[in-house]
Amino acid sequence: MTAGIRVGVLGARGRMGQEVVNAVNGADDMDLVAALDAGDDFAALKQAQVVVDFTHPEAVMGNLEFLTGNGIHAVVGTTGFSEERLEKLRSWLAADPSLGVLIAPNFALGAVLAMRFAQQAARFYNSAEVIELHHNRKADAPSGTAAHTARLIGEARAEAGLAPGEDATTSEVDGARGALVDDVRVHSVRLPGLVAHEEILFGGEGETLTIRHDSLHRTSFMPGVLLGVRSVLTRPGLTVGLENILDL
Ligand SMILES: NC(=O)c1ccc[n+]([C@@H]2O[C@H](COP(=O)([O-])OP(=O)(O)OC[C@H]3O[C@@H](n4cnc5c(N)ncnc54)[C@H](O)[C@@H]3O)[C@@H](O)[C@H]2O)c1
Ligand SMILES: O=C(O)C1=N[C@H](C(=O)O)CCC1
Repeated sequence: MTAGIRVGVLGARGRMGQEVVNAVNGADDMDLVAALDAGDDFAALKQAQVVVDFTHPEAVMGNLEFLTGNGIHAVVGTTGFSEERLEKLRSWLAADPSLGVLIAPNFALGAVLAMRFAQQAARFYNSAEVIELHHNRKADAPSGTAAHTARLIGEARAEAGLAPGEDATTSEVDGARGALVDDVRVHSVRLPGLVAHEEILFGGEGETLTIRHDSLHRTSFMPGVLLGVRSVLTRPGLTVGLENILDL
C-alpha cells in the first residue's frame, strides 16, 4: 500500500478546521498526522508534508513563518492577506525554492467561477458593486472573497481603460455606500443562518447583470481544499487563488 500525503490541520477545532479533518480522514490518498488548534504544541506539525490553515487573520502569519521555516508546504484558507503580507511570505519562501504555499480566499468551485465571470464581465461595464453576505461569527469585513473580486474587477477595468461609473451621491450616512476596494463598492452583511454568499452586480445602459454564488454548507469548500493539498506539493513558490490550479 502506498503511503498517503501526510497532512496537518491548524484551526482543527474551528468551523472549517473540523470539516477539513473529516475531509482528510475521508481521502484515500491522505493521512492526517496532526490536528491542532490555538495553544497546542506545534511540534507534531513537523511530521506533515502539507498543513492546511483555517485559523484567524491575526494568527496566520505566525503560523506561516513556522511552516515555511520548517520546510512544510501550506494550503491557506484564512483570510486577511494584504500585498505587504504576501511580500513577507514570498521572502520566507525564497529561502527554500522547493516549498509551495497556496492561499485561496475561497475554495468553493462556484465562488471561483463567479469571480472569473465577474472579471470577464468587468470590461463591459463601468459600474459594478459587490455584496457579500456571511454568518455573524465572521471576524473580517469585507470578506476575502469580496476583496479579491473587487481587485479582479479593478484590474480588468484598468486593462480595458474604463473609469469607474458615475455616482451622484453627495450626501451619505457613513458606510451607506459600502467600502471602496480598488474603486469598487463592497457591502458586507452579517446574519446568523448564513454561511457564505456573494453577489456581483453590473449596471449598464438599460440593463443589469447579477452573478451570485451561495455556499450553503462548509462541505462546499472541501473538494477545493483537497485539490490544493494534492497540488501544492508540485507547485513551488506562492500561488494566490484556486483559479490558477483549476486552470481557468
Ligand atoms: N478560503 C475559504 O474558502 C474559506 C472558507 C471559510 C472560511 N474561511 C476563513 O477561514 C478562517 C477561519 O474560519 P472559521 O469559520 O473556521 O473560524 P473559526 O473561528 O470557527 O475557527 C478558527 C479556529 O482557529 C483557531 N486558532 C486561532 N488561532 C490559532 C493558531 N495560532 N493556531 C491554531 N489554531 C488557531 C481558533 O481557536 C478556532 O478554533 C477565517 O479567516 C475565514 O474567513 C475561508
Ligand atoms: O466563513 C467565512 O469566514 C468565509 N470566509 C471566506 C472569505 O472571507 O471570503 C470565504 C467564505 C467563508
